[in-house]
Amino acid sequence: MAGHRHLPAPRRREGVRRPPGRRHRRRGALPGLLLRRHPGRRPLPRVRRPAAPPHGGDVAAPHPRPGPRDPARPLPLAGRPAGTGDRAGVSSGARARARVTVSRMSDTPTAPVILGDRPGTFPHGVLAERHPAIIRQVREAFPYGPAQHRALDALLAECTGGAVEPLPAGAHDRERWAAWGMDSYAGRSWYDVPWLWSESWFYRRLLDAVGYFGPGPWQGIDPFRPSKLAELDSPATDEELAALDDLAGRPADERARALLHGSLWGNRADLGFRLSAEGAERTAAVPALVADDSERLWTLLGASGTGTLCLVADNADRELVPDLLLVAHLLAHGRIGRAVLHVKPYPYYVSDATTADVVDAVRRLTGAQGAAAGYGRGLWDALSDGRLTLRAHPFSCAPLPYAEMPDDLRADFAAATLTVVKGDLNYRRLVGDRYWPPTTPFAGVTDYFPAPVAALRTLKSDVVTGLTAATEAALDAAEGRRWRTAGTHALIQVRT
Ligand SMILES: O=P(O)(O)OC[C@@]1(O)O[C@H](CO)[C@@H](O)[C@@H]1O
Repeated sequence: MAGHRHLPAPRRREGVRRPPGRRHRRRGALPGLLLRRHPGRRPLPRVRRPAAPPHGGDVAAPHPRPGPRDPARPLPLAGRPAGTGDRAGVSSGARARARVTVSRMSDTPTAPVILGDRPGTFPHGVLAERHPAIIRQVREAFPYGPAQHRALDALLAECTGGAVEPLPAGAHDRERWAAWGMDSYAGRSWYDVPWLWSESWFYRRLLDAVGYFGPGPWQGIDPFRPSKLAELDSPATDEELAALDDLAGRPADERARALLHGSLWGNRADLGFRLSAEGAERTAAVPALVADDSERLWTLLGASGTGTLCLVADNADRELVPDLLLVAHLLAHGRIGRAVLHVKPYPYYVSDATTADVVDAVRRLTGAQGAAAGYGRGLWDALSDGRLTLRAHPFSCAPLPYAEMPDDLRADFAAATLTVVKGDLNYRRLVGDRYWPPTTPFAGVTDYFPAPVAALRTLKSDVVTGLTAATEAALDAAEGRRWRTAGTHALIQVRT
């Protein structure tokens, strides 16, 4: 884990590197997956940007270590039952894990945990506006009965104005959520607990309200499936898949780089994000990479053909499809011997990928015309012969940072040549959901991770690390705080 302290040098002029642009795509050099249907989005209309420094004070000011009242640390650990093991998706050695996290990160000063308690901040807007909008969307997606409507009403009241109510004694995952901090947060306002926690709690409770966990006729019915399918079946997806034909004649390395960027920018296709950004498809902000360690990533994915790639997936559909294309390419061209795709065990953050979404995506590819079908067949074969495996670990939906991952998941990542962590939420969990000064070294905040790790993410929340001072200054000067949350910028960061 040495040698990862280097961060990218300031970019030309304003310090921001631009991704491959339209000129190349018109020549057919890059797939439409990259940018064609992912124009910039304007700021979320109903989520106001913080005019003042967010919760926890000025991120540019000295950032104290969390004290006893830091809401993210003592509470989730306190009350975690001894011996709650990997079965529950929590570490069997919570105390040991905490020790490791603190000692390995001891040279990285910490920063305030993000809460949703300040009106006018992005997290507050998600709790107060995005979650009610999601409830409305889910209500309209299915002809639910009176029981579900009543439960959704109750959830709406609770998540906007009420307190955290613990799961009932009979809930199948009560023990797990207790270990994840539920009992400690019970009775507190949703706005006063870590934002990462209250968001995950929202999706757990939403699924409960629509009967997803059953028993009953709605058991296992994904409330987000209609919007996911619409996205997968959209003409935009057709167009993106057709662009693979243009790529077919290019050298393998060039294709690999194009597919990496397709996977990166595919992260803009986040249905929850779009719920708050209506009309954003029509705007044309210029996307840009704020950090780019891709050369280091390619060094890790050498030509031995024996390595294992763990890919921690984020959204389904127009993000998952390019993720799968990248995996298919790496397997087919001997850059890796195996891939493990981590998906969510249940619907989450509107469009996060589950096993069912992987099946839909692979079938979409095998049923497509041209080069896309070849990728689909390659994936199907890889799933069949075990070169590509799926993992739906409970911790993938945990309201905690990856620093608190359980031992079996840690072992998975430790065995990988490289773990690629996709998307904004996974980034928040990877580095810790805190108001880090953007120049905080990425290597420092990911030092606990048991093997090389890469983040591919468009910026959709306040959390960011690993930027140069010049890049941060250039972005602030050009856009204020907008660049942090608008989804118009992206990063590729690697810690070896
Ligand atoms: O993880 P993803 O799909 O890239 O983004 C998730 C997201 O839309 O949800 C959070 C707010 O609810 C933010 O972190 C981010 O904007």
